[in-house]
Amino acid sequence: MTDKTGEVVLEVDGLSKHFPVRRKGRELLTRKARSVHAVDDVSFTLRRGHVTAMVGESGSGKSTVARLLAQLHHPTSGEIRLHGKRVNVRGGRRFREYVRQVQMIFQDPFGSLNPVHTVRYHLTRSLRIHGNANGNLEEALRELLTRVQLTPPERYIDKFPHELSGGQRQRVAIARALGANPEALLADEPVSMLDVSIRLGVLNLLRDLKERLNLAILYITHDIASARYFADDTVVMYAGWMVEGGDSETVTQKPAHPYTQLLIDSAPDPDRPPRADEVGGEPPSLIRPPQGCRFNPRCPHVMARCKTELPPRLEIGDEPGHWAACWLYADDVEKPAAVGSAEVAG
Ligand SMILES: Nc1ncnc2c1ncn2[C@@H]1O[C@H](COP(=O)(O)OP(=O)(O)OP(=O)(O)O)[C@@H](O)[C@H]1O
Repeated sequence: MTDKTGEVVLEVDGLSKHFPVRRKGRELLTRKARSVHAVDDVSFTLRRGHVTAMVGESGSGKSTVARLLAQLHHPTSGEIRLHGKRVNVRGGRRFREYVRQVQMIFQDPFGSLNPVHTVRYHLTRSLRIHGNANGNLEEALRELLTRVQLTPPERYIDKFPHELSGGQRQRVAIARALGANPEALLADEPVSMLDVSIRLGVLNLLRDLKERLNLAILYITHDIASARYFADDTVVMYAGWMVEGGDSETVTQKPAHPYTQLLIDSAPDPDRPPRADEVGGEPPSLIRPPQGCRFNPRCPHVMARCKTELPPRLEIGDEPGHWAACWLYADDVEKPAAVGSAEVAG
């Protein structure tokens, strides 16, 4: 790794995205416009040589964050800075540089590769679009395939997507992203559509690329166990909000926010008995999200304040950088026993 490891590549600051809801029936007669609060006030950083996992259940806003970072959506508010510089003009030089440096890998490698084109076409196009095909093209193509461990390259270069397995297709999608010579990868559930037996291989490849190319990686997943294995830092999303963050070992082994505890408890583990304060219920409507903490209708530790005031990020215990947006960690609150014993076995 170079000495730039740890350098901030992307800063996300107070990012929100609200999608307008189409009015129907009687709503057409009113002026009131409603919207889905998909992402609200999300802030985090991506650093060189680091994987940051964003964990949360379906609908918590993870993909919307990735799409905002990939410039596929325009934010409602907040900003994204690449090396400290904001991108505000679409199509300008700075925007083109941003979309080269920040590459996205989608969940479905079948959908993201064009079935009528070969691996050669996909990779050549990426190299050309991003101005990286100036030297020996054949050599550059071989190098890309070797980087994603599709070797020998000549076995794969002229194949069509349907001639490859799911794992091989995802490796081609990763090679295509690398063709841009990026600094950051946004990996949105990159292994969830792959066979369980090959998931680890693809995650190990991403980790290897992080180390060899000093990439900043955002790893989006609903599987908190994989975050512990694969990511340096983890942030947890609930109903469009970030509720907890810190280094992955701490967040997964000593979860502080009641929602993170729920996520860990609901991951299948036959050896672990159910907790006494097991949480039920469903995520809230994002059109009319609950006041105060969005988790309050499901929280076993809910207090009056949680229903009216939004909790700020509060530091937890001795682990530097570990925080939870939860009133339980305010100085003036006596902690319930279940929160104090949040440490997870294993
Ligand atoms: N283009 C859109 N228009 C309207 N609502 C949207 C749009 N995209 C996402 N949403 C809504 O925003 C919320 C967050 O969706 P998002 O896909 O970001 O969640 P997610 O955590 O990635 O879920 P999943 O894991 O199922 O993809 C959901 O309620 C979703 O229905």
